[in-house]
Amino acid sequence: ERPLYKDASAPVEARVRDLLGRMTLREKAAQMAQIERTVVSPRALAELAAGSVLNAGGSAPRDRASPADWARMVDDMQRLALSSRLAVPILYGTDAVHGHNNVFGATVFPHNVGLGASRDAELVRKIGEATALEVRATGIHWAFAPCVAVCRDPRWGRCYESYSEDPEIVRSLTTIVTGLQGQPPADHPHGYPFLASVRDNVLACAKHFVGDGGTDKGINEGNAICSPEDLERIHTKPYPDCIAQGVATVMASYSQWNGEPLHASRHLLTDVLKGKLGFEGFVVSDWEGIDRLCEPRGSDYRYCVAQSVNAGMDMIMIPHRFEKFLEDLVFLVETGEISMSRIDDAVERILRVKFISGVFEHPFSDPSLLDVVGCKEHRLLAREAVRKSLVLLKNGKKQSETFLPLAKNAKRILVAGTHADNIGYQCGGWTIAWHGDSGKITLGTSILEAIQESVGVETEVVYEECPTVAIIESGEFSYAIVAVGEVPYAERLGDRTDLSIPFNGSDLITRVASKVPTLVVVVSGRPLVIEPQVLEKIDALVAAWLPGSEGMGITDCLFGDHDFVGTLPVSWFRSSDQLPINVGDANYDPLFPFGYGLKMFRS
Ligand SMILES: OC[C@@H]1[C@@H](O)[C@H](O)[C@@H](O)c2nc(-c3ccccc3)cn21
Repeated sequence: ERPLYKDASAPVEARVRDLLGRMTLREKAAQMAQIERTVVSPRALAELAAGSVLNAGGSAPRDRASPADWARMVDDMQRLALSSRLAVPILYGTDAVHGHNNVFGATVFPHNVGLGASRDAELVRKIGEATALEVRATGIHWAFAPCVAVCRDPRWGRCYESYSEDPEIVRSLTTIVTGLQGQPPADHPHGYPFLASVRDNVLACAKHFVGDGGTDKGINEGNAICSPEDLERIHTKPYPDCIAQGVATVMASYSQWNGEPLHASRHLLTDVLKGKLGFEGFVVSDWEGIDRLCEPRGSDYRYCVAQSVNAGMDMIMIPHRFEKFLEDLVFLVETGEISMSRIDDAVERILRVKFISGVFEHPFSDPSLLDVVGCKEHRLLAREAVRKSLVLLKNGKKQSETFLPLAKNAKRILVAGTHADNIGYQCGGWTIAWHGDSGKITLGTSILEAIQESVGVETEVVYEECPTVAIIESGEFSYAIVAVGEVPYAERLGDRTDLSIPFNGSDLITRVASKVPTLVVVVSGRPLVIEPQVLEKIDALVAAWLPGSEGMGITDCLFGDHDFVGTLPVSWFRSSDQLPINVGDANYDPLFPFGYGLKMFRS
């Protein structure tokens, strides 16, 4: 008769125990494996029954794949998984970290640093809701979000993935977990994974546990050197809130704490996260995160598997050497280096999440959701988020005078700069490609397009990415808007010690501003150096962070339809020599302090 684990009316823990009791050691080991989509095969999913699949940043069914292409790909994988001996469905995971950013045409929301400037927990929850729908529309069950890093040094290439240098702001914006997964009932057991609706919600992943944003000099995958009190006060702080919201998964950090790799830290993964904080979901490694436990990387894989699994790692984002992983893990259990009870704990956690996720009852995508990807409603939400993320840092050269809002009916305006007409630049990393890219990489509205859409018909908009002095002098411009900033980056490629404005942005600003009244918009994942002699020349300065696809959110404020509300979530340093500099430091002397932000209108 029908096995208990397939009975949807049975209690989850009973289904877990029943299924676990039917599994061979090899099948248990396979559930702990997460493989990349390019490694998927009938052998991997139907024969060996791997537990999970992911796509790397930028790995898609094809160029500009449609939501239907994505859903078909995931459903085909699921069909293979369901043909395995015990028919345990896979969980498919993806980095939807500012919208469903791998998918062409998806709504691209501001990156976390901009949401930190908004300080709007309800807005962030709604972004989670919208993102969950767009991820579900593509048949995907699990988003590797939110990143709850507390970035303490903006030289880190992932600073923009952190809401703030202030752990309290990061903690307050973990509401995205409820947006992604749905709201748990008041009597929901503490620490237990939760998913409200298999149709509208996706599993979340709080990352990267713990101290990813606290590494020395902001070096990516580096070493966080701090006391246990500071680790808890700053970096662990957002996790209890994620766990209280029923976050289903936690991803381990590549970084070390006082020299101990997180991927091998039994104290932090087991005693703290699962013990003290009571986390009942599962811990997933980062990409080849366990390989980094030995030198050369992955050379002694058995050692890497033993160290991480014994530390409390439940699922390994391998993601390519699946059969090597299986072989090593089975060997380690058979020789007693890893106990069967540790394996059972890991697999119980994985199965628990699968049962609460509804994927046993609803293994396939819901085609009725396809049109939700990039829909008007989500783009309006993203536009609102852009508005609320902007920080007005200067408005007028003299105390009395204000420069913004800009006139919509000016005769002639100059729009200049590398970031004025570049969707790729305004989206930043983790967009279509892993590191992001330049140009029209997805659907959206550039700053230039937003300006053209906002001004009156009699206003002439002149666009010059890099105008000559002659053009600037002869143009008779009412005012200029200069958009400059950083090119997209991700992870190590974003680690920078020189945080001046790229492409000689300061020279361009000076060239324009010395002739024409000028607003500067900085599009970046972090503050950039603005020298005093440059700052004094410009009439207004706006930090736009990495706003994403909806450029209209910027002009909504520039032209006065909405006032600025954003305030700095990070300290705006004067020079890189000051770094690290965080609110609360002794001798705190930034150019613009944490929490700073002007308004245009008297409130
Ligand atoms: O995309 C999956 C995960 C993502 O969720 C993590 O936040 C991030 O640290 C990460 N880095 C890589 C990655 C790193 C180096 C080479 C190839 C891939 C993969 N991933």
